[in-house]
Amino acid sequence: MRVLVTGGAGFIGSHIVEDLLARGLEVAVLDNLATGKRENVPKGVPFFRVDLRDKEGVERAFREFRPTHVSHQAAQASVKVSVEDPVLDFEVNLLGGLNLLEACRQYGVEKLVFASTGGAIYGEVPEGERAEETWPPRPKSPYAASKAAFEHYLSVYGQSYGLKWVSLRYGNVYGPRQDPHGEAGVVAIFAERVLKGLPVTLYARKTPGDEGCVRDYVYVGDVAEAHALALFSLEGIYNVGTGEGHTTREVLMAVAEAAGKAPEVQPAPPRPGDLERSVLSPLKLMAHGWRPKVGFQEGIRLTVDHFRGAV
Ligand SMILES: O=c1ccn([C@@H]2O[C@H](COP(=O)(O)OP(=O)(O)O[C@H]3O[C@H](CO)[C@H](O)[C@H](O)[C@H]3O)[C@@H](O)[C@H]2O)c(=O)[nH]1
Repeated sequence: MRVLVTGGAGFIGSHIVEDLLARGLEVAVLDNLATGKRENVPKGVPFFRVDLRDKEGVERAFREFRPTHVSHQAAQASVKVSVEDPVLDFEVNLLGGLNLLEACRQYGVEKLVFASTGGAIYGEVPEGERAEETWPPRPKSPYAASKAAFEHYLSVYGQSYGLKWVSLRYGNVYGPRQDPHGEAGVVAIFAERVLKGLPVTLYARKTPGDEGCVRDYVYVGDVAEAHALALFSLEGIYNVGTGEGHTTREVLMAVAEAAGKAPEVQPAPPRPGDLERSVLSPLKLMAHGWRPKVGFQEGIRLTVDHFRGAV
């Protein structure tokens, strides 16, 4: 198996690269380094500094590496940026994604695993419920729309050209190497700021001072394991979450405990565009043997330890 990982220099992609190397697979990385970092790519791994919008560059990577499998983690990954610039989001996530699918077709790639969004694709998840894969997509942002549309393209490429595919709908992925600047990631933001003794902003769910929104926080190492399972033996759409919801205040308390520091909190009104509650049902993936191994407190401790080394 020869796996080309797009976005392999980024947060989730670099954990996937490590996981695949540990399994003895041949891996190459395609990344434009817009948010990824060259030092995230292990030495000896072929690296193509290519933007997905560059069709020629994508083709060159396929011609040189000849992947049998593709892990597609590269994206315009910010909901906020997609709302401000829907065309940019479309160009990277859909036109760029199609360049990749065309290269898969041209070079006879067997299977593609896609990083989709469980956090954004279902819209609001009512209290007491967990979003299931059978729920219809209800995109509320250009980002969610582009991810949902790409899933349709995958289905078409499967039917028309025989490409096998898996779409993993990630919850809120967190862990070491998440960038606290630029892209979102409240765990990384809080970890860095609390360790530095800086105040943190807690956006309200409804009114300033409340506990904040609810998310399904899933540890990046568990995501890499779900990804490997998908690559080897799944087909179709799977949520990757824990099934547990945590409020932003719970995140802050866990970060503060791991850091051993009392945070200074600045309560703020709801952040425009934020869903109040998003929790995923992981049962479909669990039926194939996957389990989230790293619990919330432990995962936050591992993340804070990483940032302690970095700040
Ligand atoms: O300084 C901050 C930053 C965030 N939050 C809150 O923390 C929660 C989580 O926010 P994130 O920005 O970490 O995550 P989102 O759920 O907004 O977005 C995540 O999920 C999205 C949908 O899947 C996208 O994938 C996105 O890239 C990913 O970070 C939200 O209620 C947000 O308002 C704060 O209170 N303070």
